[in-house]
Amino acid sequence: MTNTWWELNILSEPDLEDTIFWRLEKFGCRGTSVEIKGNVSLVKAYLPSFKVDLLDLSALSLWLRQDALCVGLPAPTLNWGLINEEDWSSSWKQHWKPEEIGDRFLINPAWLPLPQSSDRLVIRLDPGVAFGTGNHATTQLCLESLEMRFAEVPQSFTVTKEKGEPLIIADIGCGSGILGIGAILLGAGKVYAVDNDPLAVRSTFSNRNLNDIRPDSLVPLEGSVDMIKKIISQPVDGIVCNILADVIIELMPEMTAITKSSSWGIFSGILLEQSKGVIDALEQNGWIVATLWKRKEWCCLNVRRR
Ligand SMILES: C[S@@+](CC[C@H](N)C(=O)[O-])C[C@H]1O[C@@H](n2cnc3c(N)ncnc32)[C@H](O)[C@@H]1O
Repeated sequence: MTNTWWELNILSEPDLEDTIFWRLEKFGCRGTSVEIKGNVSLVKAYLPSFKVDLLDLSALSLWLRQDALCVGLPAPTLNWGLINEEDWSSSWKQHWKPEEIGDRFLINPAWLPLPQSSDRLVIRLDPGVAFGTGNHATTQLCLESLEMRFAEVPQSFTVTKEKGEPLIIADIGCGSGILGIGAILLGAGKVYAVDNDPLAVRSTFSNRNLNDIRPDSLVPLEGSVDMIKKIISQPVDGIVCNILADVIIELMPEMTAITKSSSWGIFSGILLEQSKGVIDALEQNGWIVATLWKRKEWCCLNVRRR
């Protein structure tokens, strides 16, 4: 039997895009894309039909209206329809193009040829239904933060620590695996990538293969920080975590517990107005915020242990 999906079409003012993406992510949507049509944005998002019913979609419509009212913008219009899986993958894939991120990365959809020549680190991706195409500001901020983090010390120190051991990173909420793959390409020795969505873990596995990364370098696991805690024999050197603010706050004590006094962290998926709450939680758990980077309505915190 063919799997069916809800296709959601949301027409809104461009200024409302980020709020809509945030709401859709919270609602559990996947494979979001945006097109500008004249002076309106058309946001498309997809959800497996078994996950929500019509009542849930009506509630989503209400939330979208309330979100718009809160920021004084006209309410967006939401329409939905059922499509089958083949239609979903072909319609979504048409919108996704290669994209340069920061100074070092190029994200290349897996079904498109690789560039003839590029001095960038190419991440080949087929996220499937997982989040993490590189389109979203929160992912971009993480990749750029990783780039900066790895540029801070000579390459020989990033690949190997003082004792000649590989640099170990935890990617919490790995989605497509984009950040873990980026970290490996930049020189990390090992990445533990966890996600509580089994489809995201499957996507990280297949993207690891697409990028010819050794299985022992990028280790995808279903679950959350507790899974990493179970598997590691020593604390991690860095954490990258692009999940929503409330989840980051909730996971903070556990994330801190898998680090050591010299570890660093990159926390994204935080709306600007939520940054204070995350910074407070970080400070209470013994972290210092070094920089706060903003893009659109989002921010990313680059932190280190106190
Ligand atoms: C915004 S996506 C980030 C994906 C990718 N890392 C990126 O930067 O594009 C957040 C991911 O976190 C996962 N997630 C949400 N809550 C989680 C939790 N408590 N533990 C682990 N993963 C979680 C979601 O399933 C989703 O794949």
